[in-house]
Amino acid sequence: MAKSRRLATLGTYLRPHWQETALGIVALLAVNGLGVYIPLLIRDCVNKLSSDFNLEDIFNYVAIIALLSSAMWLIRMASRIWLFGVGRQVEFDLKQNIFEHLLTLEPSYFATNTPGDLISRATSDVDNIRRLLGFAVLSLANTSFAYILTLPVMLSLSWDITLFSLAVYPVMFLLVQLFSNRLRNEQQQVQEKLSSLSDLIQEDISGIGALKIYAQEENERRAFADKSQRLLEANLDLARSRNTLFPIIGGLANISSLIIIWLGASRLISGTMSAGDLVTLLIYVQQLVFPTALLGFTITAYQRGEVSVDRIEAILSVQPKIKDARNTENLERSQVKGEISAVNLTYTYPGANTSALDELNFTIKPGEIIAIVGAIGSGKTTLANSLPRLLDISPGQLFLDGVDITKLSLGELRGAIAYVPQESFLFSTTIRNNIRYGDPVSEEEDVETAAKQAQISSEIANFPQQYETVVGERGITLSGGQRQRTALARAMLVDAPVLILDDALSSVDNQTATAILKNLSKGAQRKTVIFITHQLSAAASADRIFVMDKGKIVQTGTQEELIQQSGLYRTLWSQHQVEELLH
Ligand SMILES: Nc1ncnc2c1ncn2[C@@H]1O[C@H](COP(=O)(O)OP(=O)(O)OP(=O)(O)O)[C@@H](O)[C@H]1O
Repeated sequence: MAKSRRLATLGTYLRPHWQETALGIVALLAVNGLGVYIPLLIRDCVNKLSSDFNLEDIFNYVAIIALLSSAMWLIRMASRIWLFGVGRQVEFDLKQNIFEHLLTLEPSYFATNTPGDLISRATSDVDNIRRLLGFAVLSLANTSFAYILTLPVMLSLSWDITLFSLAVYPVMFLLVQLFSNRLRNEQQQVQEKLSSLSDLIQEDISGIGALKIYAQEENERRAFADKSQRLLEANLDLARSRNTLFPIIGGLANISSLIIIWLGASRLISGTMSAGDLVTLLIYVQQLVFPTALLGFTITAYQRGEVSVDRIEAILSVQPKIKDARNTENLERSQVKGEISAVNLTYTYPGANTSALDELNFTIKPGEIIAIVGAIGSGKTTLANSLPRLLDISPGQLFLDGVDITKLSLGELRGAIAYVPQESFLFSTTIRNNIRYGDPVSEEEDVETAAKQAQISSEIANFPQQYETVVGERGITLSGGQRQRTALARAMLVDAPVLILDDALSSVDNQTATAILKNLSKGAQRKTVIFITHQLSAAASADRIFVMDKGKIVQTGTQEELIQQSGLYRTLWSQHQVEELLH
């Protein structure tokens, strides 16, 4: 991104908080104004001391200086609260924007962008921008005001002493910048070593069974000691740099004070400079130490922030490919009958040479149960994903109740379809919350009915806290079949007119799978069901079976019709019967 655009982007981050930013900057102006004025009062006080000493005058000076210093301290505190607060606000806004934006993107985006990378952008990059807009704005404004207001007064007191004494400050600035790069690299090294050590701990704890069985304790202990040693070295390097830099800054500041004393003393003796002027110059020179040093850190914070702006904008500028059409057609969920048809449905994954779906044509009647069978990689999941538009399907190819799915709003389309994917994902919460994920306010009895339909209710009754049992990473571990039926119950609860099961009963025995399918075909409110499966005996109970091969539907018909025909289905069925015999 060009520098000017990057600055404009930073400006857009700040815009909603311009009032606090402005207040913070004005406060810094006031602080620096007082920072120039208070030493002038001290100068008058010192000059008075050496001429006509009057205790009452001195007391007045001390009182005013104490008052102004307290005001300065309070205003500085307010400026920090405002400006650092702006950094925190921007951090909050960015995290929210990134998360909301990610939710609009299609699953294919997440196949190429790993969670680790996205998390690092949403945390450390956002953190860099927080520092840039909080700390960097503060120190840039502070340094500018400090120099703009102090320098003319110092020059008016003595231009040559000022120039000589400040001659070491550019060295201080360059040194801080140099060290700040070094500190940044060392900080990064510490971070890397720490995450490598954490990965080892995490892997060893997750794989504790394998570790014990293969008696690898000694090797793992050595690996841990090695990584721990590297972390220690990185931490020591960082501590060394930190502890070298700050004394050097102090030393340089003292050199400039010495220059003032050395040059000023002779003028004091000759009477060409007052003691007050000398003291004031000494105070000013000390006051400029921090702004100068901070400027060095600011430049590094800016460089780091620049890279982070690019990395964050790279996420925010991705336009969702799958989104609502400009003029969507209405299809009330309660009115959906569940007819699905495809006209020359073709889909090719980006970068693939062959089509995963190759000119499919079919019509599925409302309430029909269709089993889709076929070899591995024949396009079954691709077909399942195309219906709720998890893939970017071209217009005019797929229709729900005769309406082109690309003309429907995504909310209405997906609301009409319940989908149980191959990998059933459970959240780390209670089994009840997992089942009602699609309808979080559903009644208790609806959750239980859905569990019954999915043939999981009797097992839930045996869980330690029944429906309140926490499952997932922080709870009990469910078997593959239990996970699948919990995910099925989740889909049953939303009561959508179309239900897609993508190999969703593979860990469930054939009898239970057939019982679930039979359940689905009962009742007046029959759903249209697309049942993708490798379990041919369960598929046999479907109204019709679609047989897929290399992205095409090569056969359709009932079980009876298909076993009469020569073709792929008969081959698959014979294999299936041999497997059944062998079991
Ligand atoms: N994200 C992707 N990018 C590129 N190619 C893909 C992607 N997903 C699937 N494919 C390819 O598309 C083809 C169809 O895959 P699909 O997952 O639809 O098959 P399937 O019939 O569901 O297989 P299985 O029975 O193993 O689930 C395969 O050749 C697969 O390698």
